[in-house]
Amino acid sequence: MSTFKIEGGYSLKGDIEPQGAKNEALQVICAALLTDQDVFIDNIPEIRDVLKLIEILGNLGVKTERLGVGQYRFNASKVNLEFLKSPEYTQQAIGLRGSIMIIGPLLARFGQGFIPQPGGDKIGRRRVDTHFIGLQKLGAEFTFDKENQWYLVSAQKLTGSYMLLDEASVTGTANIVMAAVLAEGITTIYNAACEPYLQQLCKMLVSMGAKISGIGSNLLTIEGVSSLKGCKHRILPDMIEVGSFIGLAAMTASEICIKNVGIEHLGIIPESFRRLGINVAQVGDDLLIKDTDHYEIESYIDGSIMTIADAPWPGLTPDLLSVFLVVATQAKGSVLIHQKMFESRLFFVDKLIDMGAQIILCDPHRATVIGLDRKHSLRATKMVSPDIRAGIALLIAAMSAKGTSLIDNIEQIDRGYENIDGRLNALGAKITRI
Ligand SMILES: CC(=O)N[C@H]1[C@@H](OP(=O)(O)OP(=O)(O)OC[C@H]2O[C@@H](n3ccc(=O)[nH]c3=O)[C@H](O)[C@@H]2O)O[C@H](CO)[C@@H](O)[C@@H]1O
Ligand SMILES: C=C(OP(=O)(O)O)C(=O)O
Repeated sequence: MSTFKIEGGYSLKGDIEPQGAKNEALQVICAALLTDQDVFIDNIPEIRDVLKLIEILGNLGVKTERLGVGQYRFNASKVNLEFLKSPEYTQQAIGLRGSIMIIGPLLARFGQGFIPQPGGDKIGRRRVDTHFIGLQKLGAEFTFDKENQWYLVSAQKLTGSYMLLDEASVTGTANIVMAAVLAEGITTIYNAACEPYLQQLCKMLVSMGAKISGIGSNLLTIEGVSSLKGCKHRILPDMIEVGSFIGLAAMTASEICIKNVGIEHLGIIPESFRRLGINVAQVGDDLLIKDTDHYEIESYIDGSIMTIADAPWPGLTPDLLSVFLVVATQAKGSVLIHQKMFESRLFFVDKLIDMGAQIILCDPHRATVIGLDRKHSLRATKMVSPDIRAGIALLIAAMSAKGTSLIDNIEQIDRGYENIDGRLNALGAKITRI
């Protein structure tokens, strides 16, 4: 277990570029399993979760070649399904959430798929029913091996069908789409998730020869084809990293230019930070965060306290609420942070309270933050990163705090943020990996 030692209280200055999007990378890498031809993917973030997935594909027999920084070639002309039965596979697959998205492609191309209970952040219940109900609608047989916690699907043939998903699951929609592109006939998925991650996956599949309409909406229509060809695909900038950097700039009273953010794919994120009073200026495809000495949270028009809540896209992503929460601690004014999707993602506020932040955890889903308006800094402390996004929020808190803080279990941060210490130190942060 590694630790970050953070000397806080320094403002940062300069330019920073977001990495490629983690959650898109996990989808599009799995899509390489859908063809026996070469798939070239560029702007892959070389972070723990993504590297683990690439390793799983490699062990399945997919030829994976690193052509340059973030550039990979995948060729799944030979896939060794026997690997799925090995203890090594179980060990690797439970290490991350994204591994579940190999199921759809394997089922579509080889008629079977197995996955152990996938891992990922421990941020509440993370059911996978939507995935398997959708695959069953396409004609797959589904078994859950309770004793070993294995999910198994198989099918002689997949047939398109209409389905109304019980929830707009991000990885669930990706899995169903990847199975449906090779099913016979037409599949209609209503209440589909439509995050940029999924839009990108669908665009990539179309470039491979799939027939998908409704991309970007919650109603996808897929006309199955008999095979897919290779393609070249570039991953979008990571919108969660962009949001994390906006929050970091505000909290540390810094002026930062976030370069090449892919503004048209950020949805409501910049505007949500503006509602916290942060000056987020658009300059071409860059975001300039400035005048951060003071920021004041808006109230609703009727004067009542604002709520920042997550919602399926195009609502605000749940993956940024921890950052919104920490940023609010130094704002002027109050805000209710409502994490609707996950019930165990707000417990890290205890640490912020220890550091001097004014927060009331109302229940597992809601926390009220009363901003300090920089009347005093947070106090440095020792903490543990419980999950990837709480981890970055605690890092931001530590960077703004007076004194030296320690964050243990930073592997959680490394799961999603590439060389975060090196990149922030280049802007003037004082973070040491020990
Ligand atoms: C690898 C990956 O891509 N992980 C992301 C993916 O996880 P993942 O695909 O696992 O998350 P899901 O979209 O399936 O669901 C997330 C949570 O929200 C709940 N839910 C979901 C949809 C809905 O309409 N109503 C609802 O309540 C689910 O019950 C679950 O508790 O999407 C999540 C939601 O954006 C993100 O936090 C994760 O970072
Ligand atoms: C929750 C997240 O990741 P995962 O779904 O991989 O656990 C996240 O990226 O914030």
